[in-house]
Amino acid sequence: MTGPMSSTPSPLPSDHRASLIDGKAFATALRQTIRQDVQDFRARHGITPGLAVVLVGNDPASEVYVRNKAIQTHHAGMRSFMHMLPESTSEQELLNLVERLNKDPEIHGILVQLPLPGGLDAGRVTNAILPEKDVDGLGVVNAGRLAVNQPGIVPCTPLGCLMLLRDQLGDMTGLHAVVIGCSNLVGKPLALLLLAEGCTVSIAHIHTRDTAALAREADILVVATGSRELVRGDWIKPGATVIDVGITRMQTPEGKSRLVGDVAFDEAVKVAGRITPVPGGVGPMTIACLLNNTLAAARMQVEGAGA
Ligand SMILES: Nc1nc(=O)c2c([nH]1)NC[C@@H]1CN(c3ccc(C(=O)N[C@@H](CCC(=O)O)C(=O)O)cc3)C=[N+]21
Repeated sequence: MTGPMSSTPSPLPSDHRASLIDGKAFATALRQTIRQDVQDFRARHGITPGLAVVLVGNDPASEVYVRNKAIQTHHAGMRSFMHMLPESTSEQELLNLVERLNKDPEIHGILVQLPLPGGLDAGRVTNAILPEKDVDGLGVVNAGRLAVNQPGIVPCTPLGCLMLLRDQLGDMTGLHAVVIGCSNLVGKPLALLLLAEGCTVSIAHIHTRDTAALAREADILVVATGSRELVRGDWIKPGATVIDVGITRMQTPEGKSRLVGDVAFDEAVKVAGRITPVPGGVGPMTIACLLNNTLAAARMQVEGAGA
């Protein structure tokens, strides 16, 4: 074989530009809907949904995210409870806090910001959260429910990606979706969601032999590796829908900071049919879906299963 595109000329005009999937606008609209639903919920039950966010240590990036989550939680009309713990916190202290939050009737959702400092077992802490308050959907109960198509709490980033794809494509039955990256946080749950949509799903990971060739088969290409600009223009089937989950902060030569994704955007935009930008794509959807999950958790706890 010669180069990937040498034998089949692209069917796209030379000045083709993918349309941008505006996650920021979608998230803003979703947060508006949630805000209204929160008001209705309060009117019916006299209860305000509450979200507890736990941050251990002082990673500056995590502090920004956590503060952002608190602000948006307030904007949506929900209560936010922040717990900032020192780096030196022991696993037992953290588990004790989770236990208190589990029992607190004012708190409907609990999120422990990841990654945790060394020495703290993220799995153990995540699984200590009651499944009905696990708004990240990362505990084994919610992960298992997703795997067997039972209703449960779906992790925020995969849910955000799914909402964008449904909005863009509608029925996805029979489409080939390729997910690059297979973390428990994003890749794996998203592959399960796409499977439930009727997609033929391939998952590429660190041991995959020819990820570029697999990617070129994708009608839907989702990239969640944390490896910046991994996916080049010639990895993309012309007209494909590309969802870029990666987000890496970079310094420009001028000393300014810039966010880049896992997809080489300037190349991809010439080939893809639609693509999420970074920033303004999946990131804002993640926080909106956290609010969505918190309201859903409150409904479930107050109104009962199936709410
Ligand atoms: N338990 C847990 N749950 C998480 O959901 C979780 C976590 N831990 N740890 C860290 C990651 C990261 N994350 C992001 C959320 C929003 C944006 C976001 O809004 N990004 C904006 C840009 C923000 C900026 O300018 O820095 C955008 O893409 O447009 C990004 C990343 C959630 N995370």
